[in-house]
Amino acid sequence: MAPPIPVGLGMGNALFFVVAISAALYLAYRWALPKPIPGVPYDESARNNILGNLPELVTMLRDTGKTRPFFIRHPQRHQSALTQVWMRPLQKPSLILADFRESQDILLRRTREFDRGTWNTDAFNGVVPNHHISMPSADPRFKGNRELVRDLMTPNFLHEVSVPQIYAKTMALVDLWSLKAELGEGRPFNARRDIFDAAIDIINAAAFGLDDDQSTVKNQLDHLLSKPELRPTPNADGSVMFPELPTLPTIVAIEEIGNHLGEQFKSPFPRLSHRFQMWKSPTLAKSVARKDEFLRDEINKAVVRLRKGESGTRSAMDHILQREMNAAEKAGREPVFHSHRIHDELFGYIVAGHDTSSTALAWMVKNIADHPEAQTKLRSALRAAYSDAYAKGEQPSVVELWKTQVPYLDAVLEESLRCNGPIPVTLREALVNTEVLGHKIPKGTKIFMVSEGPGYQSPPIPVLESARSPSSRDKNLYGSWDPSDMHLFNPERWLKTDEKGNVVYDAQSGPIMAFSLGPRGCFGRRLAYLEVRIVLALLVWNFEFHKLSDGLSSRDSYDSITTNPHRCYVSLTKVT
Ligand code: HEM
Repeated sequence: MAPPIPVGLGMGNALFFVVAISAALYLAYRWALPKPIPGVPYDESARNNILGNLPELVTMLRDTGKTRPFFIRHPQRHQSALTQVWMRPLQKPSLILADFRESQDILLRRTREFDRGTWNTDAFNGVVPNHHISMPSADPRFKGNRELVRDLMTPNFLHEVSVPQIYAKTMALVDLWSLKAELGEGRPFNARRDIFDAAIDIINAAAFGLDDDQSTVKNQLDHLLSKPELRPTPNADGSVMFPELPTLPTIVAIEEIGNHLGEQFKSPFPRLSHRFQMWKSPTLAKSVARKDEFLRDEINKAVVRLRKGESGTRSAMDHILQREMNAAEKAGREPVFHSHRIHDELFGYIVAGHDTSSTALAWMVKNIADHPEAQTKLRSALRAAYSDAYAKGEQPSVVELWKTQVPYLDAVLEESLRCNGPIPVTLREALVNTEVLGHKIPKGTKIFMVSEGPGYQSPPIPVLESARSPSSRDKNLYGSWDPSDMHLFNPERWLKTDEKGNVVYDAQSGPIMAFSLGPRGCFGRRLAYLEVRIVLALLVWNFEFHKLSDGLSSRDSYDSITTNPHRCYVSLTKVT
C-alpha cells in the first residue's frame, strides 16, 4: 500500500503552484503590455491595455465604418506632430506623423531607411500578388514589373492612347447627364453611380481599349433613350431616381473585388482576412474567377489583333503585350502572354486607378456645387481658353483640352484634392534603426503619414527645427498655407503672378500629398491628372451645378480603398 501523502506538503505544493502561476501570468501580462518609444506621446489607456489602441479602432469602425479619422485626430489629441499607437496585440508601437516637411523628407529622400509598409502591400497581396503595388522595393520582381509598365505614363503614350479614350467616355457621361437634366427638369439625382461607372469606363478603356458595348454609361444612356415615355421617380427629399440597367457581370466583379480590397485596409491582419473572405464568400471567389476569365479573353483578343498588325496600340494592354512579343523575339523564345505578372499588372492598373479617380471626381463635383463663385470663375476661364469652341457652340476638342493651359482649372482640381484627398494616410516602414523628429526608432517601425488635418487644412503643429532630420532642414520644396484660411476651399491659393505678369498655376504653393511623394508615390499620377482635368472641364463646360439642400450636400464620408462621400447628388442645368 502506498504511504499517505502528508497533508501539510500537499497544501504547500498547491500554494506554491498558485503563486507560481499567478506570478507567471503577471509577468506574461507585463511582457505583453505595449512598450512605448521614449519621449513620443501616446494614450495612457492604450499603454495599459495588452490590446493597445485596438479597442478604440474597433469601436470607431463599428460606429462610423471608418478608421482613418483615428490617425488624423491622434496628433491633434496630443498636440504633437509625432505620436505612437499600438494597432495589434504584441506589436511594436507604430508612429503617426503629422508634419508635411518631415513626411516629404521620408518619402523623397530617406528611401534607404523607409519603404512601402507591409500592411499596405499585404492588403493588395491577396488579389494582385504579382503587381508591383504588392511588393516592397527590394523585391527582386519589383524592377522588372515597373519596367513592364514604364511607358504607360509617358506623355506620348498618354496623349496618343489614353487621352482619346478618356475624352470619348467623358462625352458619354455628358450625354447621359444632359438627358437626366432634361427628364428630371433639373431636380437633383444621385450622381455617385454615374461617376463610378464613368471612371470605370475610362480606366477600362485606357487599360483594354474596350468598345462602347462594354461602356456602362453608354448602356445606361441607350436604355433611357430607348424609353422616351420614361419619367424619373420622385423621392421624399426632393431628388429623383432614374431606372438603372443591371450592371455588366465584369463590372460587378471589379466592384466586388474593389470593395473587398477596401475591407483589407481596415483589417489588422489583411492576409488572413483575405483568405477567410475567399473561403467564406462564394460571390467573392466567383468575382475573382470572373476577373481572371475577363483578363484571359481580352488578352487573347488583343494577341490576335496585334499578330495581324491591326490598328496599332490602343490600350495599356496592347502596349504590354507588344513589349512581351518584342522581348520574346529578341530572346528567341515564345512569348508568354498569360503570365501572373501581366495579368496582375493589368488588373492592378484598374484597381489602383479606378477607385481613386472616381472618389476624386465625386468630391470635385460636390466642391464645385458647394462653391458657386469658383464654379462661375472656372467656366469663364474655360470659355476664354477655348474661345473658338465657345464661339462656335462646340465642345473643346481633345487636343485643346490637353494642350491649352488653364491655370484656374488646375487650381480648382488641386484645391479639391487638398480638401478631400481620396487617400489621406500614407504608410512606410523603417528598414533600419533610425530617427524621426529626434526620436530613435527601431527597424520595422510602421509610420503613418497623414495628409489631412494639421499642416494641410488646419495650422501645423509646431516642430523644433533642431529636431528635424538633417536632410529635411532648409529643404522645404513647397510654400506654406495662410493659417487663417487653410480650412476654406479657395482655388486662388494655387495661383501666382509670374515675372511677365501672367497668372500661373503653382503646384508647389503649399503642402499637399494627395498622390504621396517619391519613388513609391502614385504611379498613375499623370494619367489621373489628365482624367480629372478632362472630366471636370467638360462637366463645367456643359452644366451649371446648383447648390443643394444641407441633407443632399452632406459631407459625411466612409472609408473603403479611398475616403468616399456618402452622398453625391447633382442638380444640373445645361449651359451650352
Ligand atoms: C486621383 C486619382 C489618384 C489618387 C489620388 C492616387 C493616389 C495614390 C496614393 C496616395 C498612392 C500611395 C503611394 C504611397 O504609398 O506612397 C498611390 C499609389 C499607386 N497608384 Fe495612384 N492615385 C490615383 C490614380 C491612379 C491611377 C489612375 C493609377 C493607374 C492607372 C494609379 C496607380 C497607382 C499605383 C500602381 C500605385 C502603387 C505605386 C507603387 O507601389 O509604387 N493611381 N496612388
